[in-house]
Amino acid sequence: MADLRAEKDEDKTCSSKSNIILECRNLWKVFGHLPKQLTPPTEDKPTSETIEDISEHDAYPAICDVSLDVRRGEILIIMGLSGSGKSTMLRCLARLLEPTWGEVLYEGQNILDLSARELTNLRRNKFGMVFQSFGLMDHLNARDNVAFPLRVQKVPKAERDRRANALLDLVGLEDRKTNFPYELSGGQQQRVGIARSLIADPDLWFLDEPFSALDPLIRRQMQDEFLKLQKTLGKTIIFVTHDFLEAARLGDRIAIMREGHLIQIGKPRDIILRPKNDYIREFVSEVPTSRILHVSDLSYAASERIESAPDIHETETLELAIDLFLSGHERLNIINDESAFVGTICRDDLHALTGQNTTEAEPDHV
Ligand SMILES: Nc1ncnc2c1ncn2[C@@H]1O[C@H](COP(=O)(O)OP(=O)(O)OP(=O)(O)O)[C@@H](O)[C@H]1O
Repeated sequence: MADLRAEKDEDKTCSSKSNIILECRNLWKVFGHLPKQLTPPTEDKPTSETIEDISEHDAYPAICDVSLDVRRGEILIIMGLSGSGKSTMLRCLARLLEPTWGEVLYEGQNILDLSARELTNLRRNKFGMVFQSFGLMDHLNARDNVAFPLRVQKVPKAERDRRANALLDLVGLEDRKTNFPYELSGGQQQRVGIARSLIADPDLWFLDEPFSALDPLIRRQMQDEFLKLQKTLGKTIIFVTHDFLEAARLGDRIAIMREGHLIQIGKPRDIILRPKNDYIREFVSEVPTSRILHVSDLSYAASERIESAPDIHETETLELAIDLFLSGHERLNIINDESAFVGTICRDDLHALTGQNTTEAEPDHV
């Protein structure tokens, strides 16, 4: 009988020092009035005590002692419920907000030590940012909006137009280059914002709920395009969302926050298979696991290949396996990258795991 692989799928992504582009250590952001005598936790004073001390004053700890690293080339998702501290975290990592305590290291250097000028240079040359509100300039057309960061850098017009045109092509706005923001749909405006954030060829791309203002269909299209774009450009991305399905579709790893604390960080499937506590279990309980888990997430007894059964690749989602069962197959042969047979699954196995009915055909639409 198939079962979820308990110990499988340990995070194999290399997390050696050289592979880390950004890291934060013991990061805090306290809003409000924080008396000077209040200090960060020490060995003698735990985090919980510090939070109690802060709460006694007219102050609010939005980020509490968070440490994490971001690996070169990955999409790291920060998620959590409304008010959990996602945007504050992202802004502290880009130093758009000044953290209260802790360190933020970009390529090993603490960016909290940088002067205003050094910080501006870093943001201009290494960081790209996209926020929920598109933030376009109404009096500039799409091309000039995209080219604007280069204008600030005094790049000659021909060069900046060439680069803006190329990016507008990349985000699928080749025929909208001279349109003004009010002539563009929400999705198109967001693409202009995305193109603009890429014009300086950033190393690190910060995105705060970039698709949340879009309706579900456009949002899905934008996610697909975003993944294609990421494949082409290979950027390191920190992406905020409160939608787990979006996080699981886009993210290599997900960091889940609650009330300013980082509760769990890991691959989407790890979080579903091994939630760290009841909060995370509850958090992912509504997630359609069959769309996220793969056939390889099942452990199956080695058995004989069944000639009459169809093959399914181990990297396919369980959703496809369910479709095959719904179309009448009793068993499926699992194959690997070399097309070698590795085991079989039957419909009862999946039913037990996902709770989805795999025996009845779906009713026809009327
Ligand atoms: N400038 C501020 N002053 C005081 N409190 C703030 C400030 N900005 C944010 N907060 C508080 O910090 C907490 C975290 O806010 P944040 O915007 O980071 O949450 P979020 O997870 O991004 O929420 P959402 O999904 O609703 O955007 C919230 O309780 C918020 O009220």
